[in-house]
Amino acid sequence: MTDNIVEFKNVSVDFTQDKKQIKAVSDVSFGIPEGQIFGIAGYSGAGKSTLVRTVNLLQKPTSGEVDVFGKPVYKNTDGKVEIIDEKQLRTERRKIGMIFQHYNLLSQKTVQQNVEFALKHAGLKEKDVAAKAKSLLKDVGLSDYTKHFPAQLSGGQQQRVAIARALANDPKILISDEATSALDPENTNQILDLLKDLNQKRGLTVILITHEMDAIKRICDQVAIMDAGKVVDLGSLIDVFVKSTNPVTRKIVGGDFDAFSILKSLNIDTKNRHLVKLIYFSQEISKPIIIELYSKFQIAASIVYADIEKFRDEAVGIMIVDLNGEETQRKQAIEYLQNLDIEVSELRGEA
Ligand SMILES: Nc1ncnc2c1ncn2[C@@H]1O[C@H](COP(=O)(O)OP(=O)(O)OP(=O)(O)O)[C@@H](O)[C@H]1O
Repeated sequence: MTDNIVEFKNVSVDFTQDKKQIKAVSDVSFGIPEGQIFGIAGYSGAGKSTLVRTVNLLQKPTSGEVDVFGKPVYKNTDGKVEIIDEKQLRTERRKIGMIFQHYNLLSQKTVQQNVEFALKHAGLKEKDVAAKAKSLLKDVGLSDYTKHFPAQLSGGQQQRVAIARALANDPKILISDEATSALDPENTNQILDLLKDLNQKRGLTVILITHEMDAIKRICDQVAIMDAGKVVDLGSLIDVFVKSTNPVTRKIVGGDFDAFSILKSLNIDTKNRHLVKLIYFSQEISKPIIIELYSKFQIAASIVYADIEKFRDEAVGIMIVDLNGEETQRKQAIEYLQNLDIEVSELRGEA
């Protein structure tokens, strides 16, 4: 048994265009745990949408298998990918909601009617349809806008309607494909916070496809980085954004935690110095470590570089310091820092 709500197993998707073969997704295997907000990030054309479209049956893989809700939706039999029990899958598909960059609302219908439209096949009585749409619109903060038409709403509000509509059939998974890409930073953050709220209150698993790293950093539990059809990195935000040394990841996630390139950009050489990189988390941020290194070990630490970033609710600091003092004292200082749960790595070599 697995707790993964989605499992990709050696999934590849090829397209043929102008007689040329495009490997949009290439041998991808990983799982998305139930109840998480899982980010899939990468440049445009990396294969993010194509991969995720296999989850809700919009794209059949060329090879490999995909399990959703613990059951295969595509199965590889004798080298042929088959859709399993199509009728049942239609029902399963309703448990997957989707929002896009373009809200695709019906312009002639009110906000309330747009949501009611998605409840057409839910088997509810008319008055229950109206009540459910109203309650969904309340959940997305649009109680005062039920009678408005889409054109009377801001982009952020229209995306909220799209979210209410996507939730109409009580999905267990919500796929957000670049849903905030057309919004300004304030509306982007509001929509992301709404997704986080829905994730927490409803236990909704959210798959967030985006090229915006700030979106990932704000709400995701885990992130997969895709490049040229492959998953090149996967893990917690700290693993990927802070600790990964994968050159493709570093390029995509930005925010340079790679000490040597920081030093290079600052024209600082590492010869004849005792440089260490410190990575520390919220609980250590207010500790006066530089003063303590001096008072306890007579190590004069000069700060070469310092930065602080926020990942979800966790602040992460990075500092590169030059430890000036006796070798024995330096070793003790490093041990002392490690005991504080600060990650210490000594930097050797030239910048
Ligand atoms: N239906 C299709 N026919 C031919 N090629 C396609 C098709 N859909 C996607 N592709 C190609 O597959 C590759 C991956 O596209 P995909 O849309 O999955 O990338 P993406 O990472 O989601 O980027 P974007 O954010 O730009 O959509 C691209 O080269 C794209 O041109």
